[in-house]
Formats: sequence, C-alpha cells, structure tokens
Amino acid sequence: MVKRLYGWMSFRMRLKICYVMLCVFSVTLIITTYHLFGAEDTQNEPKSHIVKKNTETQYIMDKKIQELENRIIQLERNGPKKFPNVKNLNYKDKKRILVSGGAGFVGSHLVDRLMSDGHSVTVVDNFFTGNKKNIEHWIGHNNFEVINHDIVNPLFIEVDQIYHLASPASPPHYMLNPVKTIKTNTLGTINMLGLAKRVGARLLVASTSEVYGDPEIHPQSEDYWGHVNPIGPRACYDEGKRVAEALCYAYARKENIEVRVARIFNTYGPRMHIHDGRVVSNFIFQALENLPITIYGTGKQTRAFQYISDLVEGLLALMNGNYSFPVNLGNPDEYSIEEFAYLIKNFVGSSSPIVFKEGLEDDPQKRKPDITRAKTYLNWSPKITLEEGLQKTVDYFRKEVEMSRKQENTNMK
Ligand SMILES: O=C(O)[C@H]1O[C@H](OP(=O)(O)OP(=O)(O)OC[C@H]2O[C@@H](n3ccc(=O)[nH]c3=O)[C@H](O)[C@@H]2O)[C@H](O)[C@@H](O)[C@@H]1O
Repeated sequence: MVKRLYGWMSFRMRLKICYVMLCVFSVTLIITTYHLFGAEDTQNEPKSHIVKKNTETQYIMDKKIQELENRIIQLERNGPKKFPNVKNLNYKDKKRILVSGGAGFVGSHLVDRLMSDGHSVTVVDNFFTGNKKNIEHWIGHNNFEVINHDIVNPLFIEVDQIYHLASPASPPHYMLNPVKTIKTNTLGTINMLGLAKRVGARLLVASTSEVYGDPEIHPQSEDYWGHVNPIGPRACYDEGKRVAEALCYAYARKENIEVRVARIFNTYGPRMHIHDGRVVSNFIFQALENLPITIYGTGKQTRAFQYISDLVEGLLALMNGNYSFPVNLGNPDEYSIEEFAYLIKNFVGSSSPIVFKEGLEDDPQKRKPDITRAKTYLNWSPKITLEEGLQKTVDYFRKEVEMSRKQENTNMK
C-alpha cells in the first residue's frame, strides 16, 4: 500500500513531505533539549533558591569582568605607555630636581608640576607613607626616575635643586614611631644638606606651622618663635622640623648653601589617604560612609585649610625666588573644627551624627597663617576657595571609597 502510494506521489510532493517531517523533528528536538538541560521549573522553585542562583550568576559575571579588566591592564602595560604632556625645555632651562618624599601627598603633586614644566625629576621615597600609585603615571618616562631609599642614609646623585619633603606629616603617623620621625627630620635633613653642599644645589625644606606649637599669638607670622612642648607627643615632629630649620641656616651660614624654608599650614586635596588620620580626610570619609563625624576635644580649636595646588605654586615661587628666610604657605580662611564638621556634613549631604571625643594632648588651639611675607616677597596668595577645593577632594574620596568597597567585596568572595 505504502509502495503504491509512494509510486503515485509526484517528486515535488515527496519533497514537501520530507520538509514537513524535518520541521517536526527539529521542533521536537529543541523542546526535548530545553527540558533536559535548560529551563528548570522556576515557577515551583522557592524564592530563596532563585535569589541564590542570581547571586551566583552575578558572582561568576563579576569574576569574569575582573579577569577581563586585569587582562586589559596587562595588555596596556605591554603596549607603549602614554604619559601626561610635558614641556620641551632646552638644555639651559631644564633642571635636575630631587624630590624627597616625592611619592607622598604633597610630593606627588609637586612632581606632576615639575614634570609638566619639562624638568628632569628624581623621586626618593621609602614608601612609609608615600604610595607608588601617586607617581605611577610617570614611571618609564625619560625625565623621571624613582629611588626606593630612606634618606636617613646618605644619597649620592647629581642634582640642581632639592625639594626636601620626606617625613610623615599626619599626627597619628608621625607619632607612630617618634624616634624614626626625629631621625628623618634631623639625620635625613643633614643628608639632604650634605648632598646640596656636594653638588652645589639649592635646597627647600618643607617645614610646618607646627613649629609655632600651640601659639600664643594669632595669626602666626614668621617672626614668632613658637610655643612648643619639647617633651610632648608632638615633639618628635615639631622639634624635628625646628631642628631641620636650624640645620638649614647653619649650613647656609657656614657652607654657603642656598636654602629655602616653607612653613606649610594645613593642606588638603586628592591623593590624601582615606585613612590618613587628619581632619579633612577623616571628616570626608566619615560623612561619605554616614559614620559618626569625630570631633576631638571641644571643637572650638581652629584651623585654616589650603588646597594642594596653591601650596605647589607657593613652593615653586619660594624655590625659584630670592627670598631665603622662612615663609608661611597657607590659606588664612579660618574655621573652628566644629564649624568644619557641619560644613563637611552638609557639603557631602550626609546623615552622619557629629560626636565629641577626648581632646588630643598639646593640640594647637588656634592656627591661621599671616601670609604677608609670601605676598610681599613671592607675590603669592592662595587662589582656590574651600568650596572648589572640597568639591575636587570629595569627588576623589568618593571614587576611593567605591574602589575599596569593590576590593572588599572581591576579597570576601
Ligand atoms: O594638615 C596639615 O597640613 C597639618 O596636619 C597636622 O596638623 P593638625 O592641624 O593637627 O592636623 P589634623 O590632624 O588634621 O587636626 C586638625 C584638628 O582637627 C582635629 N581632628 C582631627 C581629626 C579628627 O577626626 N577629628 C578632629 O577633631 C584635631 O584634634 C585638630 O584640632 C600636621 O601636624 C601638620 O604638620 C600639617 O601641616
């Protein structure tokens, strides 16, 4: 019968039947595969199971993205590195400049400026508080070199100028190892001055508003000799910097070294470490995380905050000018710490409570720079308002907080 029917059908008809059978077979195959390996019956699944499955999928995807990101970074490393733009200076104008502590917060911003101006820059850092990340964008550039070295030991290189910034500057950091802080500021400064003497370089030392201690005059001008407790917990830094200044003028008098002394007041900006411990970084971090904003003491003590780019301008003007006595570099815009806490809280739009903690021993109660000297001799004054500076700093901290959160999540998985 089948044979007869087959014989009776035309060729076209046979082809059509084959086609229909093939379609039916394909659909059956797809449905079977779907049931065997694909969709499970999610309707009857408990909700927690679905959530778990989503989290697992998310985890696998995150891991894959992380792997790809790492590969991209690796590939970028292998390719020719792109550097920020630098000026092309002629042989006469191009200086060889050493920056001790060049991987730190202030140092790295100064390095950026010196590199952009076309100079040849050598960073020396022991990476105690400095961070390679701050200078990594210059690594490999012809004008740039980094030496992992502790300036407590002598250094022999050829340079025209030395910016001597190496020292921890945040109170919790410099108090962590007070003997080391004293060594860095005394032996380290002797070694930098020794180098300056050998090669005939001009040296600028980063001193501090802390040489005025807990000041009895307000605002502080450079002719004020200060009010420092020589045996208190801050003495390692305050007295260390006072010795550094004394050493500079001793070398200037006896060895004809050209010295510059910058008394730097509270400075803030991007690249401060999230856990630096100073008031600006603490308050911003706490506000971003909606953690309690911690005021030490009454909050009536005052500080005046300068943005990092203003400081860098001031350092360059001082180094390259003719004035050789100490100069205050700071922004005279003064706030009480309590005022500052509310200001940051509102600026960030945070719901952090503001809490009072025990005050710090020997904490200076008033601080504000008199910048008449800087204006007169360097034609310098700060340009960046607190609002502008905070915007850039908060943006930076926001990214840092996000990154460390991502990192924590990856580590936990
Ligand atoms: O930022 C700087 O450039 C200066 O920082 C420090 O001097 P200090 O003024 O004591 O710096 P902070 O630790 O930022 O403290 C400022 C004030 O805020 C208070 N503070 C700090 C941190 C905090 O969480 N809460 C808080 O109330 C401190 O008690 C202090 O009264 C250094 O000692 C100086 O050398 C440096 O120039």
